[in-house]
Amino acid sequence: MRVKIINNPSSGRTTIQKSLHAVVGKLVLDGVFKYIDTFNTSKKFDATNELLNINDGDYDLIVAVGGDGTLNEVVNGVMKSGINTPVALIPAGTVNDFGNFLSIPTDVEGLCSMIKNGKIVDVDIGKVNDNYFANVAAAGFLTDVPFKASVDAKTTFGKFAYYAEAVKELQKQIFNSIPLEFKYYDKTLLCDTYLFAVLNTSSTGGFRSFAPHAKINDGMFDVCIIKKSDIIDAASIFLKIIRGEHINDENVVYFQTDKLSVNPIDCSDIHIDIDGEDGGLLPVTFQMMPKAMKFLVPKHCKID
Ligand SMILES: Nc1ncnc2c1ncn2[C@@H]1O[C@H](COP(=O)(O)OP(=O)(O)OP(=O)(O)O)[C@@H](O)[C@H]1O
Repeated sequence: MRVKIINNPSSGRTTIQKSLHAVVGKLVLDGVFKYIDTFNTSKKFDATNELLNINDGDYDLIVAVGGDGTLNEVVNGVMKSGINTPVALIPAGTVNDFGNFLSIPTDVEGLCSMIKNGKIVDVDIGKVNDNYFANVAAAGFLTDVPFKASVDAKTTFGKFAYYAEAVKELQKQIFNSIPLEFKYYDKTLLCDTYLFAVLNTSSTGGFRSFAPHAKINDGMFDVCIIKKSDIIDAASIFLKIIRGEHINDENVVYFQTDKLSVNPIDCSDIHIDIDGEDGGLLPVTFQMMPKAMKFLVPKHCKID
């Protein structure tokens, strides 16, 4: 197997990166990896730019080592270069929503077994304006925490860096809502919005049931809008999110669509978070790209 490894040496607490040589060494000794080309990222967009130079047939597998942000860059590289090469994710990030959703192991044995005996599945990829995402795009209450927490803080404190940033932002954002227009098919919704998320998997920010009906290969986004409500109702919604019960709440709108546009009404400078990174400002247009990429996942992963 000819392999391109894209490694973000700074993602997460850098623990998995330290075992990367063990994974690669074992796969070389087992005769699985015959040719390896490793690229270490040093800044934003490095992973995407590196993949823009490769063609179909250059490699049998792209291995992405990093968190959701690194995966996002790899997804953009693959989609923009138009290649069909499968991607294996080694989840080395702080939260790893996408890796958790695909049941990707984080230990040496599990990763070697996935690469040797795993299966390749076709997964949907979201398009947002001219870029792509694997997992989630979101805006509103605390959705900027992932990209406000510094790389150094995440490396040192892991998930606690996010909690610390969330506590800092909480007081500033607690009563903030954004008037937004959501358009899909022939429907228009006007919502005073605490937050909205457009998901390809069920998981965001470590909440595994944020979009409990999401499937990664159904050609649909799951959209969850949390509307402005009084503080007691809002707190109860956030508690329900932990159990995936928020979608039946009267202040939550939940639907599936393959196209969506989100426009701010009388407000500006609303940033959107895309796979944990700053994705620029609203307005945005979403388009689902059904089964647009191939991923290598463990045999036991419940996706076919
Ligand atoms: N060598 C590097 N040093 C610092 N930042 C880097 C480096 N290489 C890439 N980056 C940037 O790191 C960010 C992505 O980090 P990534 O998402 O992989 O890890 P994380 O933020 O710890 O994990 P998660 O997204 O799961 O919370 C991107 O903005 C990327 O461009």
